[in-house]
Amino acid sequence: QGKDKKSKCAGVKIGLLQHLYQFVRSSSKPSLPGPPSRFLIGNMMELTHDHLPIHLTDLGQRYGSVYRLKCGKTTMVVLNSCEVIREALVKKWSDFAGRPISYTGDIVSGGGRNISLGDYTEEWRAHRRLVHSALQRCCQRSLHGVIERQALHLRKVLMDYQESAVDLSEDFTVAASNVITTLAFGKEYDKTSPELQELHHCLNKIVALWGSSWISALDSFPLLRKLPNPVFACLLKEVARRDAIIKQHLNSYKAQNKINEDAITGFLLQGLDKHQSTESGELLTDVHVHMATVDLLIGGTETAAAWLSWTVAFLLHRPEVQTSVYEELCRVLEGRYPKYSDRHRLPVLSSLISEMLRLRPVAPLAVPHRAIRDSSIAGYFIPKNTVIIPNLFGAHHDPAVWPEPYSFKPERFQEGGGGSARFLMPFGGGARLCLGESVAKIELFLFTAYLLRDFQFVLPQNECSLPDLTGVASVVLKIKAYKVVACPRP
Ligand code: HEM
Repeated sequence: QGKDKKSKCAGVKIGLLQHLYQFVRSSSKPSLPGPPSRFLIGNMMELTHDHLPIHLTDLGQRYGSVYRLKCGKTTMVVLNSCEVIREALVKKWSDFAGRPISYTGDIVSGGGRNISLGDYTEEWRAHRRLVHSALQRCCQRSLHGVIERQALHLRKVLMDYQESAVDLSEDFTVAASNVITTLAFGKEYDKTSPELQELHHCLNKIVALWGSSWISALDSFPLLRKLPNPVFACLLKEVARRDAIIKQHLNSYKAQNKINEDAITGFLLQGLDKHQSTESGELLTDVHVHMATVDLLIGGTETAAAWLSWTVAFLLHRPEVQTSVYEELCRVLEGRYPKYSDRHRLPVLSSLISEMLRLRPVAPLAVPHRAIRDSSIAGYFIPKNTVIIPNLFGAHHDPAVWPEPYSFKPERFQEGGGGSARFLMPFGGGARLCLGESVAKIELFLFTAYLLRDFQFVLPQNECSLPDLTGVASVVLKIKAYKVVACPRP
C-alpha cells in the first residue's frame, strides 16, 4: 500500500511538473495574435467567407504571417508566408506531420485509413511508402505515354468542336481522370460513359459536402451529431456509393488471371504481400489499396483539371503570352510534340507554368496539419493538437516576396525577372508533400504544351467580358464556368 501511495504521489508530481514546464514554455513566448474571439463560436464566422484563402490572406495583412483562430475547442494557426510554412512543414516536419482527428474525416477516410486524411502513424507511413513506390514506378515506366495519349485524345475532342464556343472544364476533368484510372486499373473512359459520370458525381459530391459548414459543425460541436442532419445523411450515402464503385473495380481487377504490376492497383496488391507488416506489426490490407485508389482519384483529378481551366482563362486575359509560348514551341521543337525532358529548353512555357502555380495553387490551403507535440513557429509557442492551416495562396501573394502579387506576369520567372521557384509551395512540403507531385508536374507540362502547340484560345465573338478570375474556393480552388473557342493552329 505504501509503495502504491508513493508511486501515485510521484505520478501526480510528474503531471504537475509537466504542466509547469508547459506553462513556463508558453508564457516565455509571446502569445499568438488573432481577431477577437466570440463567446462559444470563437472565430467560426471568419471561416464562412466565400473565398476563404483571400480572406485569410487579408487577415494576415492585419495580424501578421502567423495568427490564431478559435473554433469551438480547437485552436487553428494560420501560416501566411513561405518562410513560416517552410519552418513548420519542412524544418519541423516531424512536429507538424499529423492530421486533425475529426469525426467526419474518419467517415470519409475509411476510419483514417487513407493517406490524405490519415494521421501520422507507423501504419500510415508504411501505406504512404507503398503508394509512393507505386507512383515512382509508374513515372519511370508508363506515365509519359499515358499522358501523351490523353493529350492527343483531348486534341481530337477540341478539333471536333470546330471552333464553337464551349466550356472545356469537363473535358479537362475527363483527361486528368483518365490519366489516373489508366494508371490505377488500366482503364480509360469516354466523357459520356455513365460509369465515369457516376464516379465523378460521387467524388465531387463528397468533397463538396465534406467542405460544407453543416458538416464541419459536427466536428466542432459534438452535440449536433444527435440531431437529424440531411446533409450528413447525404454524405454517408455518397461515401457508401463511392466504396461500392471502387470495390467493384478492384474485384474485377483481381478477377483477371494475371495481375498487371504496371498498373498501380496491381503493384499495390502485390506489394501487400511483400510489405504487409509494418515495423510495429500492423497489417496493410485490401482496405489500404481501396483507400489509396480514392486518394489518387480525388487528389489527381480535380486539381490538374482546375489548373488547366485557370491557365486557359488567364491566357485569354493576356493573349500575347500564348503567342510567345507557341513561337517558342515552334522554334525549339521544329514541329514535333514535346517531351517532359524538353522543359529546360522551353523557358517561356516553364515560366507560364510556374506563374500559374503561384497565382492559383489549386489546393490553396493545402490540407490541415496537426501538431503532434508541443513546438513553436516563428517564436510562438504551439501546443500539441493545434491545427495548422498552411495558406499557400497567401504565401504566393506575399508582397514582400512577389512585387504586384495579384498580376499575371510569367516574365517574373524568366531570366532577370526576379521571381524564384524557391518561394513556390503549390504542393506543400515535408512529410505531407503532395504524393502526386511528380505525376502532376509531368501532366501540367505536357497538357499545356500540347494544347498551346495546336490551338489558339480566343474569347467567343458574342462574349464581351473576359472570364472572372476570382474563383470559387473549396478544398480545390476552381474558376467559375466560362466559354472559349479553340482555334486550330495552322
Ligand atoms: C496541380 C496539381 C496538384 C496540386 C497543386 C496539388 C497540391 C497538393 C497539396 C497542397 C497537398 C497537401 C499537402 C499538405 O498537406 O501539406 C496535396 C496532397 C496530396 N495530393 Fe496533391 N496536388 C496536385 C495533384 C495531385 C495528383 C495528380 C495526385 C495523385 C496522383 C495527388 C495526390 C495527393 C495526395 C494523395 C495527397 C495527400 C498527401 C498526404 O497527406 O501525405 N495530388 N496535394
